[in-house]
Amino acid sequence: MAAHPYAVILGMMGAGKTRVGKEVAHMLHLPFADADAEIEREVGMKIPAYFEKYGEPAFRDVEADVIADFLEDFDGIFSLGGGAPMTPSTQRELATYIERGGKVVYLDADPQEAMERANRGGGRPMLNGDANARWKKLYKQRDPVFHDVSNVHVHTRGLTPQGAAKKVIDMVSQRIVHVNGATIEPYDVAIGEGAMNRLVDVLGTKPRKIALIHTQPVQRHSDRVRALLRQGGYEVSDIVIPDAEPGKTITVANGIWERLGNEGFTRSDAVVGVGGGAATDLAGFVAATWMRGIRYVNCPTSLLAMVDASTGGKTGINTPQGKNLVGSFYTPAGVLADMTTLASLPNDIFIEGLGEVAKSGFIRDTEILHILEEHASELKNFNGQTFLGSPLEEVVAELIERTVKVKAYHVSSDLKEKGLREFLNYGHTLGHAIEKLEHFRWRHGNAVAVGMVYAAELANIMGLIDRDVVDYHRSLLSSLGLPTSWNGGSFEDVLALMHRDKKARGNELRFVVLDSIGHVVHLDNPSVEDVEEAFRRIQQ
Ligand SMILES: NC(=O)c1ccc[n+]([C@@H]2O[C@H](COP(=O)([O-])OP(=O)(O)OC[C@H]3O[C@@H](n4cnc5c(N)ncnc54)[C@H](O)[C@@H]3O)[C@@H](O)[C@H]2O)c1
Ligand SMILES: O=C(O)C(=O)C[C@@H](O)[C@H](O)[C@H](O)COP(=O)(O)O
Repeated sequence: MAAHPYAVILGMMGAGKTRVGKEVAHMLHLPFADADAEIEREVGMKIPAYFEKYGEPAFRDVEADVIADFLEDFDGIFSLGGGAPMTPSTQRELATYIERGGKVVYLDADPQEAMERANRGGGRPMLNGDANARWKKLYKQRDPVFHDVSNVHVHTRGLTPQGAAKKVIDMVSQRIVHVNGATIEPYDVAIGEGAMNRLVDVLGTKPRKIALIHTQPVQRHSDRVRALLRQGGYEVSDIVIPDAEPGKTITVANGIWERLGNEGFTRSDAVVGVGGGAATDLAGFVAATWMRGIRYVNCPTSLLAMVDASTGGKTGINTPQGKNLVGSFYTPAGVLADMTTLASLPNDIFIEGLGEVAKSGFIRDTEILHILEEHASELKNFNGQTFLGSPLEEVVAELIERTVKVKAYHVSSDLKEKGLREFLNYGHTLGHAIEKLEHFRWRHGNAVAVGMVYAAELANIMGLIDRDVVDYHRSLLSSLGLPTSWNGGSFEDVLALMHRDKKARGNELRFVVLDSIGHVVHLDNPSVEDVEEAFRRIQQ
């Protein structure tokens, strides 16, 4: 169940908390409450008069009580007075509300505009005397606290109240998956419309230069990212790489290293990758290797990159010998899965992404499989042009969140793939071989789909799962428009490539197989006869 209130808004005097808060409430058909108005109702007098008569400490006590009551009972948009978050008991109440899933929005307006608005309004006891000097002093004290007590940060510079309200709504409705673990710096994956608006906050103030790495088909999305970066005051180097797998090569990486060197990129600078999984793999690889590692943020624009490639820190390039053979485990500072980018995604590339979504269902979260079954036909007919705002968008957001959680679960305790993380490779042993033998004309997610059917056949041969589970793989994947068979190469070629899989040890093959739906195990060194029999079963 979602936490209530729906959202709490805080910010400086004049930031527009009441104006924007009312607009948000109006757009969402929710009630709006303003803490100051509620206090005036409670004490039966105007705030300046109460201040005058009883002083600030008494006012803060009443304010904290009113806020605590509203955080308990109110189910709408609740805006706080500018100084309210400075009270320790209110800070604790807000922290508890966030723990319950609540959204505390710091409405961060342009200081000059907010100051002028605050002065125009009058009737503000905290601005008595030299109002501008008082406002600036309070800003210095309050801004760091506002950052600490909020979990959604919305810059409103240059926006109308309606524009700011839309931005608040987008950011509050985004889903956040926290990725953490003993060996990684924690980071968040933000999923939803407008997630890219978080970019400047995630990059922080240290970088001066940003290498914006993207492919040509996502130019319109990288244009938006470039605008956000420039507004944030960064110097942007726009780097266009070849599309898809041709971008994941040492030649491309070397070209970027040369540019970073020539353009004076230092350790405190950063990389932003925008595009499908190939672009984010390459961008991460450049970030991991430049000066032995600089900060990077991924902005995935394909379903597959959102659910899998952009998260988890596997970065890399292909070599003539195989897929992802060179790379490193290097975690991003954040992942911004902005669902508005899916509006331009072609149907076949969306469907391919469902391959990795289904994988996460098969290996762990079986609810994913139920959602896929229930919405198979709408998913198969995905159309970017009608997607945003449609009921399917919520379904896809749910699938992305669940799949990212499966990934986060495996990555958190085994970043460097010593064991548990290998389960994310379900379907990949054959899948990567198919991609290579097809000269990367087969899409990754399609190859993984066939690879999962292959792994299911192998598990069936080994007596681990019944035939109906194998059949379920075929029926679910084909209902989504994914391939379930392949006949493009010889067993000898496939076997040679599977021996180069990163899970292989010495001359022994290692597969990931199911022993029931939602539960995976390792299968070490099966006989060549069994491996071949499973291969025969996936050929048409
Ligand atoms: N690092 C990991 O953990 C991991 C996980 C899974 C896959 N991968 C890698 O990811 C790659 C596959 O990713 P992919 O399926 O995104 O393929 P891709 O990167 O090749 O992108 C597919 C195509 O879609 C285009 N595209 C992407 N977003 C678009 C958008 N919003 N609008 C229009 N066109 C868009 C791309 O430019 C490209 O032409 C493979 O290289 C795979 O090995 C990595
Ligand atoms: O994150 C992982 O670990 C995975 O295995 C996820 C896979 O879906 C992904 O395709 C990954 O790129 C495969 O990595 P590789 O190590 O087998 O090249």
